[in-house]
Amino acid sequence: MTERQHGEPRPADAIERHPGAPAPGSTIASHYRMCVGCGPDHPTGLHVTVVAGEGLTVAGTFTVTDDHQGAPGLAHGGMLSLAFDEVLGSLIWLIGKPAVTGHLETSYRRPVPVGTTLHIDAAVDRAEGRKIFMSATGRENAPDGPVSVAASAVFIVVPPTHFTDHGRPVAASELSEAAAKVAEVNP
Ligand SMILES: CCCCCCCCCCCCCCCC(=O)SCCNC(=O)CCNC(=O)[C@H](O)C(C)(C)COP(=O)(O)OP(=O)(O)OC[C@H]1O[C@@H](n2cnc3c(N)ncnc32)[C@H](O)[C@@H]1OP(=O)(O)O
Repeated sequence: MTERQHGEPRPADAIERHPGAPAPGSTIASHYRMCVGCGPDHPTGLHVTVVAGEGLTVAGTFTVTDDHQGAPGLAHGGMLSLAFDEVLGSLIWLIGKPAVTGHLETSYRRPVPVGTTLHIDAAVDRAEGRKIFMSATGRENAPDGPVSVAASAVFIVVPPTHFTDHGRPVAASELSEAAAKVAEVNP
Protein backbone atom coordinates (compact mmCIF):
# COMPACT_ATOMS: atom_id res chain seq x y z
CA MET A 1 0.00 0.00 0.00
CA THR A 2 1.33 3.48 -0.89
CA GLU A 3 2.09 5.65 2.13
CA ARG A 4 0.08 8.85 2.43
CA GLN A 5 2.13 12.02 1.79
CA HIS A 6 2.21 14.78 4.42
CA GLY A 7 -0.85 17.02 4.04
CA GLU A 8 -2.60 14.61 1.68
CA PRO A 9 -6.24 14.04 2.68
CA ARG A 10 -7.07 10.63 4.13
CA PRO A 11 -8.67 8.26 1.60
CA ALA A 12 -12.47 8.04 1.67
CA ASP A 13 -12.32 4.44 2.77
CA ALA A 14 -10.66 5.38 6.06
CA ILE A 15 -14.21 5.04 7.33
CA GLU A 16 -16.19 1.99 6.33
CA ARG A 17 -19.73 0.80 6.00
CA HIS A 18 -20.78 -1.11 9.10
CA PRO A 19 -21.57 -4.79 8.42
CA GLY A 20 -24.96 -4.31 10.11
CA ALA A 21 -25.85 -1.21 8.03
CA PRO A 22 -29.21 -1.13 6.25
CA ALA A 23 -28.86 -2.78 2.83
CA PRO A 24 -28.59 -0.56 -0.27
CA GLY A 25 -32.10 0.28 -1.44
CA SER A 26 -33.67 -0.16 1.99
CA THR A 27 -35.36 2.62 3.93
CA ILE A 28 -33.52 4.01 6.92
CA ALA A 29 -36.13 4.16 9.67
CA SER A 30 -36.84 7.46 11.40
CA HIS A 31 -34.68 7.39 14.56
CA TYR A 32 -37.35 9.14 16.69
CA ARG A 33 -41.05 9.42 15.90
CA MET A 34 -41.20 13.10 16.98
CA CYS A 35 -37.98 14.25 15.27
CA VAL A 36 -38.75 17.50 13.44
CA GLY A 37 -36.67 16.28 10.52
CA CYS A 38 -37.86 12.70 10.00
CA GLY A 39 -40.43 11.83 12.67
CA PRO A 40 -43.62 10.46 11.08
CA ASP A 41 -45.71 11.68 14.05
CA HIS A 42 -44.44 15.27 14.06
CA PRO A 43 -47.41 17.39 12.93
CA THR A 44 -45.43 20.06 11.06
CA GLY A 45 -42.06 18.35 10.68
CA LEU A 46 -40.27 17.81 7.40
CA HIS A 47 -41.09 14.08 7.19
CA VAL A 48 -37.82 13.50 5.39
CA THR A 49 -37.44 9.96 4.08
CA VAL A 50 -34.08 8.33 3.45
CA VAL A 51 -32.97 5.25 1.53
CA ALA A 52 -29.54 3.67 1.98
CA GLY A 53 -27.30 3.76 -1.08
CA GLU A 54 -24.15 1.88 -2.01
CA GLY A 55 -21.05 2.47 0.11
CA LEU A 56 -21.42 5.45 2.38
CA THR A 57 -24.23 7.18 0.51
CA VAL A 58 -27.91 7.86 1.10
CA ALA A 59 -30.73 9.38 -0.94
CA GLY A 60 -33.36 11.45 0.84
CA THR A 61 -36.49 13.32 -0.10
CA PHE A 62 -38.17 16.35 1.42
CA THR A 63 -41.43 17.76 0.10
CA VAL A 64 -41.90 21.43 0.98
CA THR A 65 -45.33 22.26 2.40
CA ASP A 66 -47.02 25.43 3.70
CA ASP A 67 -45.54 24.60 7.13
CA HIS A 68 -42.05 25.22 5.79
CA GLN A 69 -42.43 28.66 4.20
CA GLY A 70 -40.26 31.73 4.76
CA ALA A 71 -41.41 34.10 2.02
CA PRO A 72 -44.96 33.30 0.91
CA GLY A 73 -44.86 30.22 -1.28
CA LEU A 74 -41.14 29.62 -0.83
CA ALA A 75 -39.21 27.31 1.49
CA HIS A 76 -37.49 28.92 4.47
CA GLY A 77 -33.71 28.51 4.21
CA GLY A 78 -33.56 27.17 7.76
CA MET A 79 -35.99 24.40 6.85
CA LEU A 80 -33.86 23.46 3.86
CA SER A 81 -30.82 23.42 6.12
CA LEU A 82 -32.75 21.15 8.51
CA ALA A 83 -33.56 18.76 5.67
CA PHE A 84 -29.87 18.52 4.84
CA ASP A 85 -28.90 18.05 8.50
CA GLU A 86 -31.37 15.18 8.65
CA VAL A 87 -30.24 13.43 5.47
CA LEU A 88 -26.54 13.93 6.26
CA GLY A 89 -27.21 12.72 9.82
CA SER A 90 -28.76 9.51 8.53
CA LEU A 91 -25.31 8.50 7.20
CA ILE A 92 -24.40 7.56 10.78
CA TRP A 93 -26.61 4.46 10.46
CA LEU A 94 -24.33 3.25 7.66
CA ILE A 95 -21.22 3.93 9.70
CA GLY A 96 -22.69 2.38 12.84
CA LYS A 97 -21.35 5.08 15.15
CA PRO A 98 -23.37 7.79 16.87
CA ALA A 99 -22.37 11.27 15.72
CA VAL A 100 -23.80 14.78 15.92
CA THR A 101 -23.55 17.81 13.66
CA GLY A 102 -20.57 19.97 14.57
CA HIS A 103 -20.64 22.21 11.50
CA LEU A 104 -23.12 22.56 8.65
CA GLU A 105 -22.75 24.86 5.65
CA THR A 106 -25.61 25.34 3.23
CA SER A 107 -25.41 27.01 -0.16
CA TYR A 108 -28.75 28.13 -1.62
CA ARG A 109 -28.64 28.15 -5.41
CA ARG A 110 -32.31 28.47 -6.43
CA PRO A 111 -35.54 29.40 -4.63
CA VAL A 112 -37.51 26.32 -3.61
CA PRO A 113 -41.30 26.74 -4.05
CA VAL A 114 -43.89 25.05 -1.83
CA GLY A 115 -44.80 21.73 -3.45
CA THR A 116 -41.24 21.02 -4.55
CA THR A 117 -39.76 17.65 -3.66
CA LEU A 118 -36.05 17.97 -3.05
CA HIS A 119 -34.01 14.88 -3.89
CA ILE A 120 -31.04 14.99 -1.55
CA ASP A 121 -28.01 12.81 -2.26
CA ALA A 122 -25.53 12.68 0.61
CA ALA A 123 -22.19 10.95 1.09
CA VAL A 124 -19.37 10.55 3.56
CA ASP A 125 -16.29 12.08 1.96
CA ARG A 126 -13.63 11.25 4.54
CA ALA A 127 -12.89 10.90 8.21
CA GLU A 128 -10.22 12.31 10.48
CA GLY A 129 -10.30 10.84 13.95
CA ARG A 130 -13.77 11.55 15.36
CA LYS A 131 -14.57 14.03 12.56
CA ILE A 132 -16.65 12.79 9.64
CA PHE A 133 -16.73 15.05 6.60
CA MET A 134 -19.88 14.79 4.50
CA SER A 135 -21.52 16.57 1.58
CA ALA A 136 -24.88 16.64 -0.16
CA THR A 137 -26.79 18.15 -3.06
CA GLY A 138 -30.53 18.77 -3.29
CA ARG A 139 -32.14 18.60 -6.71
CA GLU A 140 -35.54 19.96 -7.71
CA ASN A 141 -38.32 17.42 -8.28
CA ALA A 142 -36.14 14.64 -9.73
CA PRO A 143 -32.90 12.85 -8.87
CA ASP A 144 -31.33 14.55 -11.90
CA GLY A 145 -33.16 17.88 -11.57
CA PRO A 146 -31.39 21.23 -11.20
CA VAL A 147 -29.40 21.71 -7.99
CA SER A 148 -31.30 24.01 -5.63
CA VAL A 149 -29.19 23.58 -2.50
CA ALA A 150 -25.78 22.10 -1.68
CA ALA A 151 -24.31 21.45 1.75
CA SER A 152 -21.23 20.21 3.52
CA ALA A 153 -20.89 19.17 7.12
CA VAL A 154 -18.60 17.89 9.82
CA PHE A 155 -20.19 15.38 12.15
CA ILE A 156 -18.39 14.43 15.36
CA VAL A 157 -18.56 10.88 16.70
CA VAL A 158 -19.88 10.90 20.26
CA PRO A 159 -20.35 8.21 22.90
CA PRO A 160 -23.92 6.89 23.23
CA THR A 161 -24.10 8.65 26.61
CA HIS A 162 -24.16 11.97 24.71
CA PHE A 163 -27.90 11.48 24.17
CA THR A 164 -28.76 10.19 27.63
CA ASP A 165 -26.58 12.75 29.44
CA HIS A 166 -27.89 15.76 27.53
CA GLY A 167 -31.36 14.64 26.38
CA ARG A 168 -34.29 13.18 28.24
CA PRO A 169 -35.43 9.62 28.91
CA VAL A 170 -37.45 8.09 26.11
CA ALA A 171 -39.35 4.84 25.60
CA ALA A 172 -38.00 2.35 23.07
CA SER A 173 -41.36 2.53 21.28
CA GLU A 174 -40.57 6.15 20.28
CA LEU A 175 -37.24 5.18 18.70
CA SER A 176 -36.15 3.11 15.76
CA GLU A 177 -34.59 -0.24 16.64
CA ALA A 178 -31.13 1.15 15.82
CA ALA A 179 -31.63 4.30 17.93
CA ALA A 180 -32.94 2.26 20.86
CA LYS A 181 -29.76 0.19 20.66
CA VAL A 182 -27.63 3.42 20.79
CA ALA A 183 -29.59 4.71 23.76
CA GLU A 184 -29.63 1.21 25.34
CA VAL A 185 -33.34 1.58 25.96
CA ASN A 186 -35.11 -1.76 26.43
CA PRO A 187 -38.62 -2.29 25.12
C1 LIG B 1 -32.08 9.09 24.50
C2 LIG B 1 -32.37 9.01 22.94
C3 LIG B 1 -31.22 8.54 22.12
C4 LIG B 1 -31.54 8.51 20.67
C5 LIG B 1 -30.33 8.13 19.94
C6 LIG B 1 -30.41 8.63 18.57
C7 LIG B 1 -29.05 8.76 17.99
C8 LIG B 1 -29.06 9.39 16.65
C9 LIG B 1 -29.57 10.77 16.66
C10 LIG B 1 -29.28 11.37 15.39
C11 LIG B 1 -29.90 12.73 15.36
C12 LIG B 1 -29.63 13.26 14.04
C13 LIG B 1 -30.17 14.65 13.91
C14 LIG B 1 -29.38 15.36 12.91
C15 LIG B 1 -28.06 15.71 13.49
C16 LIG B 1 -28.19 16.79 14.53
O1 LIG B 1 -28.89 17.74 14.38
S1 LIG B 1 -27.27 16.61 15.99
C17 LIG B 1 -27.74 18.08 16.94
C18 LIG B 1 -26.91 19.30 16.66
N1 LIG B 1 -25.58 19.18 17.14
C19 LIG B 1 -25.28 19.27 18.45
O2 LIG B 1 -26.12 19.45 19.29
C20 LIG B 1 -23.83 19.16 18.82
C21 LIG B 1 -23.48 20.11 19.96
N2 LIG B 1 -22.04 20.09 20.18
C22 LIG B 1 -21.47 19.18 21.02
O3 LIG B 1 -22.15 18.40 21.70
C23 LIG B 1 -19.97 19.16 21.10
O4 LIG B 1 -19.46 20.41 20.74
C24 LIG B 1 -19.37 18.05 20.19
C25 LIG B 1 -19.79 18.24 18.72
C26 LIG B 1 -19.79 16.66 20.68
C27 LIG B 1 -17.84 18.15 20.21
O5 LIG B 1 -17.44 18.21 21.54
P1 LIG B 1 -16.24 17.30 22.07
O6 LIG B 1 -16.63 15.87 22.04
O7 LIG B 1 -15.79 17.86 23.36
O8 LIG B 1 -15.20 17.53 20.90
P2 LIG B 1 -13.65 17.85 21.00
O9 LIG B 1 -12.98 16.72 21.76
O10 LIG B 1 -13.41 19.24 21.45
O11 LIG B 1 -13.26 17.78 19.47
C28 LIG B 1 -13.12 16.57 18.76
C29 LIG B 1 -12.71 16.94 17.35
O12 LIG B 1 -13.86 17.51 16.70
C30 LIG B 1 -13.58 18.85 16.26
N3 LIG B 1 -14.76 19.65 16.50
C31 LIG B 1 -15.43 19.84 17.65
N4 LIG B 1 -16.47 20.65 17.47
C32 LIG B 1 -16.48 20.97 16.16
C33 LIG B 1 -17.33 21.78 15.38
N5 LIG B 1 -18.38 22.41 15.89
N6 LIG B 1 -17.05 21.91 14.06
C34 LIG B 1 -15.99 21.26 13.51
N7 LIG B 1 -15.14 20.47 14.23
C35 LIG B 1 -15.39 20.35 15.54
C36 LIG B 1 -12.40 19.31 17.11
O13 LIG B 1 -11.67 20.31 16.47
C37 LIG B 1 -11.63 18.01 17.29
O14 LIG B 1 -10.88 17.78 16.12
P3 LIG B 1 -9.37 17.22 16.21
O15 LIG B 1 -8.65 18.12 17.14
O16 LIG B 1 -9.51 15.82 16.78
O17 LIG B 1 -8.87 17.24 14.80
